[in-house]
Amino acid sequence: MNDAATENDIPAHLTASARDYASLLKPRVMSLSIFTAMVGMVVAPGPVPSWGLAVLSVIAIALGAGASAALNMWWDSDIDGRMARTAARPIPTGKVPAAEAFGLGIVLSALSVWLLALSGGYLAAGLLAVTIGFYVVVYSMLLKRRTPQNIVIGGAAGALPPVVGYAAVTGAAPLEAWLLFALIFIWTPPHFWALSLLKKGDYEAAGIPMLPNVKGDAVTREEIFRYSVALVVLAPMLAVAPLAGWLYAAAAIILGAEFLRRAYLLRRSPDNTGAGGLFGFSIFYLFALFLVLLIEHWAGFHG
Ligand code: HEM
Ligand SMILES: CC(C)=CCC/C(C)=C/CC/C(C)=C/COP(=O)(O)OP(=O)(O)O
Repeated sequence: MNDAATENDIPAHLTASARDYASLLKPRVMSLSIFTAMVGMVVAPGPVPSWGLAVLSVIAIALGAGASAALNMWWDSDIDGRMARTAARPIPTGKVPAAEAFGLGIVLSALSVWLLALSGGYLAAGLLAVTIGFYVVVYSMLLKRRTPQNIVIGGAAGALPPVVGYAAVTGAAPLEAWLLFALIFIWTPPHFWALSLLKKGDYEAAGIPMLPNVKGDAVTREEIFRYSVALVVLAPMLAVAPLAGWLYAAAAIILGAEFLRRAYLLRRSPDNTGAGGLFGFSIFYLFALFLVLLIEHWAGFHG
């Protein structure tokens, strides 16, 4: 019996592996969101009330992030099947039935919010529910197929996890938690539009009105540059709040200079050279800034 014959004889949905179900949770993308939520927990003032509860809260947030991804894949399975980048996902390939992804997303969403209510309180649980709802309903269902501002407004979902983390250990969401929100909110357009310049053909094929498809590459490069300027100005300013110190400020200035250099070169590049590099650097940038916040707090620079 050869492998090809086996694959052809068995319906796709019966060959789904644990890996296919796991990929519904978009673990790679969500790992950075979970990390920002953890940092939100650590930078919150005062000692972490209970490490056991903190670990449960991280698990709850990770479950919620995965749940929202499964619901996004359920809703978007038609367009995912038309884009080269996403065509191999488990619903378009028929490995996981859409109804199963929906069920998994709903069950995990409810479980995550319930668990976070127990470990981190009602405010954190409410914010997690809003985050999931924003990504699935506001971004995926209402905005993604309608307006090139989809990721600007919908990006609020990706910016909320540190506020959820902060609320999980303090029971509050004061202004300084929203500074972390603002950082990710302003970071999202350069992060995503850099990639969208390279994936314009995909979005064309799927009929999604991403910025380069609607307004063209030059406008997109200009918008990336503008948001990058706003980002590198805003990022060091977080150091005025008690949650960040001089090490963070130095990192924000150095990393910001490189971010701006890349965005400037891309702006001047008619063939979008440097878009892939800026996309990759955006991920490193956000990870590094949050890592520095973590180090500052663990090294005892803050109370
Ligand atoms: C509306 C907001 C956002 C959009 C539209 C967006 C879109 C994307 C897309 C299309 C990819 C490529 C994924 C793939 O290869 O299949 C990606 C990658 C990634 N995104 Fe975002 N993103 C957003 C916000 C965020 C946020 C808030 C974070 C974390 C804080 C994040 C972290 C990542 C990471 C870590 C990757 C790389 C994943 C990998 O290495 O495979 N993104 N993003
Ligand atoms: C705690 C919690 C609930 C966290 C959620 C964080 C969150 C909403 C991240 C959204 C980022 C993301 C994966 C966008 C992808 O856009 P897309 O869906 O258009 O990308 P695709 O084309 O790859 O599907």
